[in-house]
Amino acid sequence: MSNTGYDFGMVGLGVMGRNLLLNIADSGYSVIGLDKDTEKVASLTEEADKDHVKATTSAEEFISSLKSPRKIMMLVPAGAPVDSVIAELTPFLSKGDLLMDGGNSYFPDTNRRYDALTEKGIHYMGVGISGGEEGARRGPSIMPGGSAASYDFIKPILEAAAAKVNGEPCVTFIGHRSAGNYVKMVHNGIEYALMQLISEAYHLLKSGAGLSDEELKNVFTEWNKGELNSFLIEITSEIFAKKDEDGETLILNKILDRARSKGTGKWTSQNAMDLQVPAPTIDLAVVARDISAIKEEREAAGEIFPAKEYKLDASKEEVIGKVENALKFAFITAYAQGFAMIKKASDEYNYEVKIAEVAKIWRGGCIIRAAMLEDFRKAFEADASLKNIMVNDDLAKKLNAYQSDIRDCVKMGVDASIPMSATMASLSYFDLYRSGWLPLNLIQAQRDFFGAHTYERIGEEGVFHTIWK
Ligand SMILES: NC(=O)C1=CN([C@@H]2O[C@H](COP(=O)(O)OP(=O)(O)OC[C@H]3O[C@@H](n4cnc5c(N)ncnc54)[C@H](OP(=O)(O)O)[C@@H]3O)[C@@H](O)[C@H]2O)C=CC1
Ligand SMILES: O=C(CO)[C@H](O)[C@H](O)COP(=O)(O)O
Repeated sequence: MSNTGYDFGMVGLGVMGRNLLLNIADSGYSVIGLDKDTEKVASLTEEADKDHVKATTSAEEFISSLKSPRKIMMLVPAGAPVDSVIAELTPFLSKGDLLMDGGNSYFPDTNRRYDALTEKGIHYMGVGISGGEEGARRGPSIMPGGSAASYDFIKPILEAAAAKVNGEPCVTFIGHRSAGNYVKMVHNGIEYALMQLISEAYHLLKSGAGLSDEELKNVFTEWNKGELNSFLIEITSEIFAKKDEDGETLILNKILDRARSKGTGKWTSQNAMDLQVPAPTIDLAVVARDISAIKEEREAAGEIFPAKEYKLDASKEEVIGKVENALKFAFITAYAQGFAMIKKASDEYNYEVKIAEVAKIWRGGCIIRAAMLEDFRKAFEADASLKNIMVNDDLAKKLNAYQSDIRDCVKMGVDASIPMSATMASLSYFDLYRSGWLPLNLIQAQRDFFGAHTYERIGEEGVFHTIWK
């Protein structure tokens, strides 16, 4: 075992890898990066302090330059590139080395890789990282999963690199095997939901209430000073101020309304269905991106079904106040869906996630950081068995206070032909969840009618079947 060499190695020197490596180097660790791209290698070598930051295109040099046991992270695109890096490095790795995947890998892939490498005596971790380029450089939220022993081995480096809230690092051991990638996937599902909710608020304010770009900027800036304080509201206010090179047109108004995605939102929705945990706001956020992609079809349909002219029967100030409360309500429901998924997944997949810790490390560094995460942390801290944050006393008071405004916003959207799909889904989720009685007795009767699927009766033991005709 050698004590000389670099403390930490990064494979993939793109947006995330390069910045996280420099962040780790800032804390005094010696680091080495590996990338196939000679330009990326040259640019890192140029920028960094040569004494303790190095980059190479040679896997052999990379491996032999690291202190043993080695600590390596991959930040390459999810999917085949991760398997390819693992295949390339594994022959050179020794028992006790740690290999981490910091990308947005699909959690079943992480389980497969974890099992294969654990069998070889190599520690493997799926480490969710959020914060984008700036977060990676200055302090992201980090969600490591794998084994507690592996985490202890890398903890000082991850704690040094992570964002800090009240002096506490936004990193914790999330849970076993693929727990880190799972929680990051749900983080992204919530990210999709919040972004879609904000976009719908923008649509209602712009097309319904007629707010100018300047007014939109001011509204979002004000919102960010209150309960909605969050990274996504903050960047939205900045987007409403960013002019193109001509100094006149907002860049936003030049961007095509066709949203792309890399898959984490879809995986969240798919897994929610698998676990039978309702996540309709996330589902509708995915649906909205998918529908946005078929722009030509939308334009053709718009000719057949033109939106009717409609003037909202409320002042701008009134609409702004209602939309703000609708967003607060819908944000809570979006996080509620994500947390409910993590709780169920933790049981189902034996992750042993400490849910209050997840809320805690999402308070800083990540894309979904928001002031209200402290409320969620407190709710789970007070009661780790809490099934849904919506029924926590303090959050229930807020939902009760805002529910008439979200209903009004949905009505305004319906009247003005403005699609408020994720907002509606949030309200429906709430209404379904708070309904002690739902009309699904009728579905049971129909199932039994056409398929003899049987049904249960109120206050009676057993299952029943009726000859309906
Ligand atoms: N960008 C973001 O905001 C965030 C991204 N992520 C996740 O982090 C991961 C990395 O993303 P990001 O940094 O944006 O991606 P980039 O495409 O910017 O960087 C990936 C880098 O990996 C390199 N690479 C690919 N295959 C190999 C290989 N076999 N060996 C060595 N290097 C390789 C690429 O080189 P080359 O270009 O030459 O192929 C590139 O430099 C992804 O899983 C992403 O989803 C997570 C959080 C935020
Ligand atoms: O992980 C992230 C932030 O936390 C990425 O920015 C995310 O990959 C963006 O996803 P998509 O491209 O699907 O919108």
